Amino acid sequence: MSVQIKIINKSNNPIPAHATELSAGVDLRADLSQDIILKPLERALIPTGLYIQLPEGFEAQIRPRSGLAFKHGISVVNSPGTIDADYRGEIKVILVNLSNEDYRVKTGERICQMVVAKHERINFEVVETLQDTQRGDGGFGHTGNI
Ligand SMILES: O=c1ccn([C@H]2C[C@H](O)[C@@H](COP(=O)(O)OP(=O)(O)OP(=O)(O)O)O2)c(=O)[nH]1
Repeated sequence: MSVQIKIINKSNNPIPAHATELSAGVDLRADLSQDIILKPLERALIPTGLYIQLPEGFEAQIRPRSGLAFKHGISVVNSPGTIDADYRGEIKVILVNLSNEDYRVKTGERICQMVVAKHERINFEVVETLQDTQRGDGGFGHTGNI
């Protein structure tokens, strides 16, 4: 699908693109005028320089990159962040450092991935009872650990 994108870029980052033929997401890059140091457990709102216009019925999800998470403990606080189809502001990413060492976020670095997904719009219909199921209200581990 085609998505309109506006780029206001301090760092000359390329247009996001799928890395392989079947990648679900596109990596987004930090658009910074100077590097940011994230101390252990510190978080920061990182600009991307990207503005998108999604079609009605679609959202974009901001998710961590597994390599950064595994190697450096860098994650996205509100994962998956939601970009609404009516949002016209800059896409920003709330990164957190979950490691015990400082992490330097460099401009142009790939900090997260963005996946575009369809969603429904809900009208709640208020009822007195819900249909019975085998699970009922069992959850939170009620089927055991194994
Ligand atoms: O990781 C994120 C999450 C959200 N947004 C932008 C796009 C989204 O459409 C808007 C609002 O996001 P959300 O609904 O999560 O924020 P909120 O805290 O509920 O704020 P609001 O009251 O403005 O909706 O902020 C981002 O740029 N990055």
